[in-house]
Amino acid sequence: MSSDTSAAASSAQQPARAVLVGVDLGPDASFDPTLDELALLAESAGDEVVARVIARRKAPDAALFVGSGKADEIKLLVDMHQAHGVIFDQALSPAQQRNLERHLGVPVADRTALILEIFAQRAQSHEGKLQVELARLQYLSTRLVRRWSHLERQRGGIGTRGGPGEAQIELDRRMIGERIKALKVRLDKVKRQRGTQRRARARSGTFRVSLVGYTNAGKSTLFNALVKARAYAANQLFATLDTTTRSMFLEQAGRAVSLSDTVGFIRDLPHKLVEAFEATLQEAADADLLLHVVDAASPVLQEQMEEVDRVLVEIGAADIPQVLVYNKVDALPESQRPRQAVDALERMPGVRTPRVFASALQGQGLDALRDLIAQAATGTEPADTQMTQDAGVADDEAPLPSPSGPAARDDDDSSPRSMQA
Ligand SMILES: Nc1nc2c(ncn2[C@@H]2O[C@H](COP(=O)(O)OP(=O)(O)OP(=O)(O)O)[C@@H](O)[C@H]2O)c(=O)[nH]1
Ligand SMILES: [Mg+2]
Repeated sequence: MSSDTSAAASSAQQPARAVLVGVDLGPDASFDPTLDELALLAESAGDEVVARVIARRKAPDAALFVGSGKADEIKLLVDMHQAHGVIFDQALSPAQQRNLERHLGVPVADRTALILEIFAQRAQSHEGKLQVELARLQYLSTRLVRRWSHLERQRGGIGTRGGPGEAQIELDRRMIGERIKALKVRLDKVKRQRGTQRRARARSGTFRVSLVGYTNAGKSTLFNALVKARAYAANQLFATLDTTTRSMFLEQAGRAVSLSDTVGFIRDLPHKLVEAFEATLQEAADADLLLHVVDAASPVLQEQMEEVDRVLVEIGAADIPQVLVYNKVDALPESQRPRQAVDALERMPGVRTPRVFASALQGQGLDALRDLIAQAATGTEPADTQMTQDAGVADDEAPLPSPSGPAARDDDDSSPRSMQA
């Protein structure tokens, strides 16, 4: 970070130059060798990625996370690009972060800090802001209190006193502890209010549908297409933070259902963040039907789906019926595009999950999706004829998605064709 913090702070629009670091800790650890997701996170936070560094180790170094040779290499890149900071793809201990900052001479953030920063930038509603503040304070309370912004670009708040003394840190810690308590009380109240609203909706018999999925899968785009609304959709991670609910009339069912757009999930989502966002996530947990939106064109589709499933378990939503929406089929190479709109997967023994191939952007598969929602809302079973709808996305000769292809899962129990039998 340049020593001229006032200049950096006064031009909040100007991106901070960041060096990204990922450490490959062997086959068991979840590791993204491209660092693409971290780069997208950094860009979503307003940073400019100037270099990416990959290190390989059996275990993280206790002091620096990377070896000292690698740390020197990172320092060289920081100097060369005049970077403002370094962002690690993995969680750093407070001590590692401190040591690295001393070694590199610039602020060092980890993935969690980066995600928290994005959430802080995005929070719009009162509730969203409370949730973000709670998550940040919980993260900060375990570290030396030194900054708010992940790359120290903001001024004010607790963060920017240069090198606080131990007494100051103690004071900050105590204040933070009290603030956390106060926030939890206020969020509890929000939670109770939401609970009351939900019970009222449940009494009114409204069938509740919730969009869930990995961040950037296209939930908001699909939400907009389905309810003809204009929720904020963008090629950013965590574009949506607040839950939006709209009523959607289904001709097929002759009734309206409520549809909610929710915050996206991400790999290694800090547990504390999930906890802080409980009130928002509860909306998904109380739904009658989940539309699990996946980016069918993502090379890491499988991992993303598993991550979403993990969070659903964590918030107690694992047993809610799901429809898988394989979105962005328009972005698949011609040869991998599915030929029909709907099939079903046996994701758990004995449970067939309907799957819709869709393009929220181009409006494909939406009718099939509405049909499935209507069936769920009226408690009717999908008829075989409805399972063979033409997706209109590929000609008859196009091959079906292969189990190894991006639009299929390994546990795909049947080829989509068998549904037509
Ligand atoms: N090619 C293609 N792009 C899509 C489609 N649906 C959404 N996108 C793009 O994917 C990006 C993310 O879309 P969003 O709707 O914001 O995704 P989201 O899941 O709401 O993301 P978060 O709110 O950030 O979690 C945007 O750039 C969309 O234009 C689709 O069907 N095809
Ligand atoms: Mg969104």
